[in-house]
Amino acid sequence: MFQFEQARLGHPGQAVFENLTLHIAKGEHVALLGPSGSGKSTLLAALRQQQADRVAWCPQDADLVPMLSVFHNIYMGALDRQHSLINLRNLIWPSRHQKSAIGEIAAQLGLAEKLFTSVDKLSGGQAQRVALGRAIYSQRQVLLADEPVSSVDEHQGLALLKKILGSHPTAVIALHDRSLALQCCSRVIGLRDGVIALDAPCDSLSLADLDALYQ
Ligand SMILES: Nc1ncnc2c1ncn2[C@@H]1O[C@H](COP(=O)(O)OP(=O)(O)OP(=O)(O)O)[C@@H](O)[C@H]1O
Repeated sequence: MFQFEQARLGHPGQAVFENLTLHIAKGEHVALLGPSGSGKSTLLAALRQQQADRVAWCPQDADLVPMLSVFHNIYMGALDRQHSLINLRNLIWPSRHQKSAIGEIAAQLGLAEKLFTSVDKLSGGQAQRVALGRAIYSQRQVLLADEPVSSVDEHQGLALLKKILGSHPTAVIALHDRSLALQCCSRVIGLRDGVIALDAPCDSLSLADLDALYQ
């Protein structure tokens, strides 16, 4: 599904990965771990470029439109499924069907009461859940998410991650919480200073193995 062979990845004027070889197969749920600045977001962006049409994208800043409601922000996950005139109509006068489909996702994420509240009136954790709702509604095969549950408590984070992984057969998720990574994913890729310092199935790893990445 994703493949890099001795790739050089980074930003204009700054290479983050000088020589990256990495394969990610369909059906894998990968946790990307590593200290701040190790290259997780850079790698996610490069993965997105490889499969732009198949990816549900959940960036760190959630990328929501603050003045628009939860309903509208979730709806925008699937603009490409309809003609733009139908989208325009649904955004102005949501149909009963759209309200029900998106309302159901919002309810699963604990946002039923906020369906027509604008995102700028939500907490950070609620906004993160809207971004996850948009990813679920997009019905894309692959989820790429950057710290998607960093603003919710650990218990809620576990439930949300399980839900979102349940709706995406393949996923790569940058996480800071090592315990969540081991509980929810099938493989850990650990980054350190732009190289892969660890790449192993979750069931072969302990929290102590992951701690070593940060020392
Ligand atoms: N837009 C940019 N232009 C230039 N350099 C960048 C840009 N974004 C990130 N970098 C640099 O690339 C390196 C990797 O950053 P990246 O954001 O991928 O790390 P990260 O592991 O996701 O960090 P964090 O956990 O803090 O989000 C860092 O040295 C950072 O300063």
